[in-house]
Amino acid sequence: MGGSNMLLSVRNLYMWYPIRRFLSIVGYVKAVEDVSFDLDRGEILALVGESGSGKTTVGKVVLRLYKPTKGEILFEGRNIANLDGKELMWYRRQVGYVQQDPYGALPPFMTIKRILEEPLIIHGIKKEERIDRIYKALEEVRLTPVEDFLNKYPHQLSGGQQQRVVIARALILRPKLVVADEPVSMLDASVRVEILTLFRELQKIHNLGIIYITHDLATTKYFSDKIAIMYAGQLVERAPTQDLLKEPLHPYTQALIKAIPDPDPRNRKIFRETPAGEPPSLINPPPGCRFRSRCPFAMDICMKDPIEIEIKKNHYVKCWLYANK
Ligand SMILES: Nc1ncnc2c1ncn2[C@@H]1O[C@H](COP(=O)(O)OP(=O)(O)OP(=O)(O)O)[C@@H](O)[C@H]1O
Repeated sequence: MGGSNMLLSVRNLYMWYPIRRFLSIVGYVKAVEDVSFDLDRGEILALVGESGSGKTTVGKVVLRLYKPTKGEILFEGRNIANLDGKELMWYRRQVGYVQQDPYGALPPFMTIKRILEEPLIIHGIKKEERIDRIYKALEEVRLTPVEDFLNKYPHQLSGGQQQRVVIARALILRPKLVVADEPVSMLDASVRVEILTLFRELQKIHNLGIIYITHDLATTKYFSDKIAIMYAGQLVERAPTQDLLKEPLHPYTQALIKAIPDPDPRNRKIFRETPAGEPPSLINPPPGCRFRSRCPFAMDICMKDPIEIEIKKNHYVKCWLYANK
């Protein structure tokens, strides 16, 4: 077991979505299989992978918007995987969610005041305290003077301002953990850094644990303490950010790092190779390493499921290349 600083420990998590035809289940999308990671208080974990690799599913299961098929989610040492009723309500107060698309995340017919008041009402915060909290939340995300924003509707704000409201709403119940799913990917490049910097500041002030879901490895350097790489529903590598970026071990991670655009014009002619092919279907994923059909180092043994190995302190990889090290 981790020390008292451990906020979240996800262990052997599985999430299968049933495929229904008429009234029967005819199969499953095995979106997440055997995923394990830890997060300390005040720490940011970047969950990185390409579209469809299962990142959002992990986030939604951790938030307990979905009940996992199997596995444990220890929050402050307590397994929340199967909570329901009042206990689930208690847990929902401990966690916040910043969705990908601020336009879709905010109800269009509610004012900003009403949007921020909603979670406070649901969780029984008294009326006198509510307006005070709304003011503080808007000040924190620098939507000031607050009076100018309270009675506006989402469509009257810019994309960046809308995402500030989404962040204010996620933090208004003072959660300990926030899942931020591609929080800046829908915004203009000029606003992205601004929003990530603000988020980082708030994270430090409130000692928040954050799961930062992204397909963009380039931003993790500035916005994460550690990284977990997902491929086709599984984690293939996890390590402190500097270690992973400096010494990527899994061939998939190596390919992702090679694909990061390089701002140095001297390197513009370097060919950025990404492995050909596509991830396997998650309905019937093949046994063994799921990356093997695209891997330049594939061997016969890759037909067997690789085991996660700790290569050096806190640097884990799931790949047969490292099995005897
Ligand atoms: N509600 C659902 N029912 C059935 N299958 C789903 C559901 N939600 C996601 N999936 C499937 O689960 C797999 C993982 O999807 P998920 O959205 O978690 O991936 P992702 O890495 O977050 O991708 P993206 O970056 O595109 O959001 C995909 O094959 C997806 O089609």
